[in-house]
Amino acid sequence: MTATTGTTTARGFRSAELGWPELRRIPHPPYRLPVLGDALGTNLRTPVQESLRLGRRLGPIFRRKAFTKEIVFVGGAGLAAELADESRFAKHVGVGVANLRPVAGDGLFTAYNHEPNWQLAHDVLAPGFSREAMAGYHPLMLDVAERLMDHWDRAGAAGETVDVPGDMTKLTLETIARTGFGHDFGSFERSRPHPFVEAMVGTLTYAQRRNVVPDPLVPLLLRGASRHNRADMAYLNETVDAVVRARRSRGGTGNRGGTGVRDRGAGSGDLLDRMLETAHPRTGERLSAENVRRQVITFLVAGHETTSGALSFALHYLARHPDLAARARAEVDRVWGDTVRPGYEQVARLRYVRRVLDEALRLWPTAPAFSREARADTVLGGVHPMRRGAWALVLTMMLHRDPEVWGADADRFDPDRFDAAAVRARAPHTFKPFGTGARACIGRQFALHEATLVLGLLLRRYELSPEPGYRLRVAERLTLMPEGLRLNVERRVGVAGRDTARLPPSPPSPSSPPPSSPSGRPVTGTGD
Ligand code: HEM
Repeated sequence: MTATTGTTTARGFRSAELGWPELRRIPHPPYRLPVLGDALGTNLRTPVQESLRLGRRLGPIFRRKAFTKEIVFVGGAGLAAELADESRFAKHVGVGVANLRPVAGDGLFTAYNHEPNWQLAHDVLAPGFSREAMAGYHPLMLDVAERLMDHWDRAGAAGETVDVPGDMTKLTLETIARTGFGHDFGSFERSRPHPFVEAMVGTLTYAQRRNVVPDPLVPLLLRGASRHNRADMAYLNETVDAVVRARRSRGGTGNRGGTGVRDRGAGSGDLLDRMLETAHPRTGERLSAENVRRQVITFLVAGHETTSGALSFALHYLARHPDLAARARAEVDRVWGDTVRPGYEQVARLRYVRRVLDEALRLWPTAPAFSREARADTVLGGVHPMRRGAWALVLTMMLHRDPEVWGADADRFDPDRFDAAAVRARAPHTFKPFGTGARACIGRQFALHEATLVLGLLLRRYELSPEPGYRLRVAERLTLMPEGLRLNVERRVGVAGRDTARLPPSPPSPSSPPPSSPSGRPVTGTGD
């Protein structure tokens, strides 16, 4: 089955007046100006948070216009549930996502519904997220988490605070790179983010800015940014090509080119192997070299940025609420006991820790919106006619704070909203951090397993406390990320876990042989 079930969905940005014949019924902010629309006073840096504030005044459906582009936003639970109906609506590759096409092309995340490579890649890669595959990634996830803890142990011992988003990004990048591609970016051996991360953040930020700047104004308003963006994209491509080359060379060793990728042989069933070697089970078709490049970029980016944010928000709330942290920690101690390296099965048993994560993703869904388009002419909410191809942006953050679903205290952090009875009592389609339908997140289980495991390990090992005076600020670059979040981490005494006092004081030198993964696959590369 394809994501479009027979209808051809349209491509590119289409402004709302083309698809919504009764657009005037949908409220917009006051003081709209000719040419500028609602752009005056718009903060380019925090469009999502600004839209949430607006939505609270304007209602469950509203529109905003910047220059020529008008977008319909949906934040009310009733309308969002309708948009989740796959028989009437499909993913729309629109704002934000469409701006990533120059770098991710027809990779899974950015593919249009009608592009054949979506189904091909989905079918080839989905088994890479099966329960069995996840159990295989688990020991690698533990290895990376241990590197993070070595780093935090040293910071804690030196009385230094830790950079939470920075460290979570190192952790999640290393995790997807190792589990998916047998690659080591050496993030924990660096004081600055890996250049891959800087190039990725540059590309995401640029894509967000392009949402509001119309094409003719790009040379004027984004000249320097566009140049920078081209360099960022070239760097992402180079890095990925080196990772792929290393794998293809099967057995070759030594550094190759500027990205310093070392290869010690082919993998054994990770995502890259699937991309390079697995044929579609029915048609026998394989991914082209160009498409593999797109998929590797897609997975390296989609596979770490959002999970890093989710972990960071969860840690922020745990540090803010010592009572909730104590409850979560008690669960970890009870479920894991003295097991130094918890097994795969022991992660899903951390029910309360998982609720903490869900609640963090409710308040700050790190992929904060997704678009849906009509498969055929329809009427949304019985009131708003839509032509086939018309689309709306579901503002997940507003949906997740709809007081009709979450109550008058919807802005309050309360993990018990996710206890089993509360979840059962709620209407469907009210919690959508991973999107919806055929194009929902393929990495959901991967992210949840990784994040629950890491939160469990960190809770067990450290007391977390906030820096005095810190107030949560949230940066936006298509994704959401806490800004400037640093925590004090203090080792708990007498608990299970590796004793890092026995670890070597510094990371292995680049000349030492790359460590082997438990599946026997050597890990390649550490350089830029
Ligand atoms: C907390 C972490 C994550 C969040 C919040 C998240 C969120 C999302 C959302 C909302 C979508 C749908 C976007 C849309 O409809 O336009 C999506 C799609 C996707 N995600 Fe994730 N994601 C996370 C982690 C991951 C991980 C770990 C991977 C890979 C290992 C991944 C890979 C993808 C891919 C490839 C797609 C496109 C799927 C398709 O269209 O077939 N994500 N994600």
